[in-house]
Formats: sequence, C-alpha cells, structure tokens
Amino acid sequence: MMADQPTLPRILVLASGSGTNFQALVDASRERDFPGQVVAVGCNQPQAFVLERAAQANVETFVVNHKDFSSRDEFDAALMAHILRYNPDLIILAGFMRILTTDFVRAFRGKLLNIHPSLLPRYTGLNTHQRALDAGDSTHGTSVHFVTEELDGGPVIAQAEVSVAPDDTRDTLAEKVQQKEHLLYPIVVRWFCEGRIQLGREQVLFDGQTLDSPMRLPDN
Ligand SMILES: Nc1nc2c(c(=O)[nH]1)N[C@@H](CN(C=O)c1ccc(C(=O)N[C@@H](CCC(=O)O)C(=O)O)cc1)CN2
Ligand SMILES: NCC(=O)N[C@@H]1O[C@H](COP(=O)([O-])[O-])[C@@H](O)[C@H]1O
Repeated sequence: MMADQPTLPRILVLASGSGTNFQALVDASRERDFPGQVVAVGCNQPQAFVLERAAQANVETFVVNHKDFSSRDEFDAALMAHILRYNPDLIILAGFMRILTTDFVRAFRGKLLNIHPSLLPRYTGLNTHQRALDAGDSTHGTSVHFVTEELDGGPVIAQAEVSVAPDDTRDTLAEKVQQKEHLLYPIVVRWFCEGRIQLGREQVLFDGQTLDSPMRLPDN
C-alpha cells in the first residue's frame, strides 16, 4: 500500500465494473505534481475487475454488495460507514451503477463527482450510446458533474465531445467516449484537489466565478 501522504486531498473512488476510469485516475495521481491521493476503492460488485486493478495499484478496497441489503437506504448506510473510515475529501463515482439516496448525496454534497457517458442534459440514465445512435446524433460525449439527488441532473463541470461516425456501433462509440473520459476525469479531479472547483447553490464555481456553461476539453 502506498504511504499515506497526510497533506494531499484524499480521493475515494466508487466503481462497479471494469475500472478504466479508476485506472486513468490512479495513474494520473502517481505523477509528481498531482495534488491528490487515491486512498481507496469501494465497489458493489464482488467480482468487478476494478478490484483487481486496485490490488495491482496497491490501493485499498472494500466491497458492499447491494444484493446483501433489503433496501437502498440500508445499502447506502453501509456504504457510507465504509467511506467515512477513509475520511475522503472527494468521492469519485467512476462507473458506479447504483442510484444513491437523498441522505447519502446530502451527506457528501459538494465533494461527490460522477462521470456520465453523454453530453448532459442529453440522455440521463443508462444505455446512452445506443440512445445517441438511435437518435442519429452526429456528436456524443461525456460529462463530469456534481452528484445531486436528481439522477445525472447535478451541475456539469466539464464535457468532452466525440463525433459519431455512420458505421459506429454501441461498442465503438463507447470506446471513443472512454478515451475522452480517461483524459477529462483526471483533469477535473486535479482542479477539485487544487480548490479551483466548488459547488455553489445550484451552479459550479470555477476559480470563484460561476460557470455559465460546462468547460470543454479541447479536441485533439
Ligand atoms: N442520486 C444520484 N445517484 C447517482 C447519480 C446521480 O447523479 N445522483 N449518478 C449515477 C451514475 N449513473 C450514471 O451516470 C447511473 C448509475 C446507475 C443507474 C441505474 O439505473 N442503476 C440501477 C441499477 C442498474 C444496474 O445495476 O445495472 C439502480 O440503482 O437501481 C442510473 C444512472 C450513480 N448514482
Ligand atoms: N451511468 C453511469 C455510467 O454508465 N458510467 C459509465 O460507465 C463506464 C465505466 O467504465 P469503467 O468501469 O471502465 O471506468 C464509463 O464510461 C462511465 O461513463
């Protein structure tokens, strides 16, 4: 396990699946000047590959299987208890596939981020790539937003866009989007750890100024 660095902001990741966004973040956090440290990964799926990625990266893990609980409230309370043990400054949802309760979201308001695979407010919820294809969209992308009670409705901090090709499938589009996610999320997490991003009443504050629209990752 990495030596705890008491001065750096503590980042806890919640994930449910493959963990490529976790991998991008932990790789970025190992760069010399990264202003945060990934202290743990929490997961609701005991067999998720993100747990293997975390073990390889010497990052502590915990599993809270939602199937072990009879209600969403009980699951969230157990998840919260594990999270609080790590005293995080920032909680990152990275493919975390459970809708969180109002109590949970309010407990961590302003330090709970999510990456969502669409250009919000388009396509909240699931199956976003297929929905973009079915709609004939020429552009698609990914959004990093503060998590609020409203599912995928929190203030959007930054977005990255991809073009949709005529021969794109759900899988090829997902791959394009994920390549952008792996660049975008570490940038936003860096900004948060540097204190440049806050959640205002309803909007994002960036360097103390209200963001009128999400920041866009440059195309390149
Ligand atoms: N209160 C909030 N909870 C969550 C948010 C949020 O903005 N507010 N973001 C999601 C992440 N997400 C999309 O980005 C998302 C995750 C899961 C679901 C969903 O319908 N989950 C189902 C189970 C689906 C499954 O197990 O495959 C459920 O929880 O019943 C929608 C959107 C994370 N939580
Ligand atoms: N609604 C939430 C959602 O669909 N999130 C998406 O799950 C993937 C997780 O990939 P990863 O496990 O490889 O990071 C990411 O593409 C993320 O945008």
